[in-house]
Amino acid sequence: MTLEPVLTAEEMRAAEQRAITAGTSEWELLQSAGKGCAAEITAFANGKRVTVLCGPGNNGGDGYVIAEALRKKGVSVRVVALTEAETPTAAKARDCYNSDVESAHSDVEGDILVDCLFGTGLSRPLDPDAHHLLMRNAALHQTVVAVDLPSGVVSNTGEILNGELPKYDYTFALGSWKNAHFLMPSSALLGKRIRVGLGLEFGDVSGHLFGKPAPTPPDFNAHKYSRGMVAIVGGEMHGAAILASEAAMRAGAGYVKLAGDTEHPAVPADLVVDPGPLEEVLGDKRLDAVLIGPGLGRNDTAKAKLEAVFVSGKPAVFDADALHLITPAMFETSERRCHVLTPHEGELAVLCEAFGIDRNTKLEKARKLAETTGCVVAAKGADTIVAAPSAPIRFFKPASSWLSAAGTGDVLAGVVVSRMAAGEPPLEAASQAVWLHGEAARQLGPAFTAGELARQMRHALATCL
Ligand SMILES: NC(=O)C1=CN([C@@H]2O[C@H](COP(=O)(O)OP(=O)(O)OC[C@H]3O[C@@H](n4cnc5c(N)ncnc54)[C@H](OP(=O)(O)O)[C@@H]3O)[C@@H](O)[C@H]2O)[C@@H](O)CC1
Ligand SMILES: [K+]
Repeated sequence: MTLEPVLTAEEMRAAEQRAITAGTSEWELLQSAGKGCAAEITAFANGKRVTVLCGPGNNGGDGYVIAEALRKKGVSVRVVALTEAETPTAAKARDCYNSDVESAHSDVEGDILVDCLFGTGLSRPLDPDAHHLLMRNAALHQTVVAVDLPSGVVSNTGEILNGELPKYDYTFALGSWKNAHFLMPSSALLGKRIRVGLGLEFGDVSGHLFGKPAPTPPDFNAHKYSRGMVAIVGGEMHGAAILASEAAMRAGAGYVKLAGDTEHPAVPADLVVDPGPLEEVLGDKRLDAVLIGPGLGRNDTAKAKLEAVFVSGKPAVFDADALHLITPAMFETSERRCHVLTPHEGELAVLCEAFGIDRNTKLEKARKLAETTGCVVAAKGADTIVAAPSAPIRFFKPASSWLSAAGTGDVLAGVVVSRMAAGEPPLEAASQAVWLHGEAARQLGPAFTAGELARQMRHALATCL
């Protein structure tokens, strides 16, 4: 499993400061950043005309270094400056650019636009002149590149301050990934994400990009119980729990049991259905983890089943309807365990309301909910994140937009509980499940069903073994 740092703007500045204290100058960092970007641009700039838009800070400074490096390689470059360079390092880079700098009044036609107006130092929306400059010139170029971040995006939250921004073809993250590289709405703008390393040390950070997991295959002498036993609690609507079971059977657990009295024709022969009392199913000492929520319903029977899961003390995944029924009191009366909650945006809002959490962003809501409940929170969406108490937030590369289909959430919940039963701690189980879900979707291509996604899970798992 690989974890790459994902930083806030403050953490990035602190890392830069540590490097400066240790003897690397800001000028050297700017040179590495600019030359690193220029090397990436050179790969697709052959014979093309490049326009670099430079702002007043060090993001603009990167722009002058990029322009000079490209110019030296014989690439046709024009530089348009929004204003004078205002930091000493940007001003030095401006002085080292051995060609003309045009004023922001000129529209420039070209092939590749490099946006170096603002990066992590953006402190307010672009003023109308800067915004028009960016939008107009983006429309006049075929390829648009963001250096560090699209200008107008808030580094820590992914918020877009100006409503409309161009769609970028490439974004070069300088030194490290920032939150906005993986959070919506900015994540949808970025095009291909490329990290340009600057040799910085990061230490403890507030976020990680979760890469391909490395789950272990079953032991040589494994049996169905040692591989992990799952119970999936059925409810009013059978399809959702069956889908979750189909996914759980293909994500590592050795034994998946559907607890309920379903005789649905879609129940496969290899899924065990146990119509007995739920307390008995949950009381089985061999049972490793429980999923409740998909198709559960929200009536009194559903509430009683949810209470039974809490009372059982088994590690659990709470999804869908269960997230509407959970109350703080359930956590207080049951054994304190690290469970997993898998809310989408609406369910996250319901949980925050139930637990008295007042936060503005998805990231802060998920983090606070994890702290308050002691649970791992997989906050689903186009920018799924996983939060756990006292742990860095886990970010993920964006998954296929074809995942926006009914039932895919049930599949994810099934994979989480399967990974938990297979022995993964809740944070790892949730992170692996998000990754596997994205990989299965990638393999399937367009317009798959949730059932196909569930059945693809073993192929996604195979890529990690
Ligand atoms: N950290 C690192 O390790 C490295 C960082 N590097 C690069 O430096 C970038 C960060 O540089 P930075 O801090 O100078 O900020 P940047 O984004 O250029 O802008 C700040 C300036 O813009 C101004 N300003 C802000 N918003 C505005 C607005 N809407 N409209 C108008 N003005 C506005 C703001 O003024 P103020 O808010 O103070 O009024 C200030 O003058 C980073 O993204 C990366 O590209 C690499 O080169 C090397 C390694
Ligand atoms: K930029």
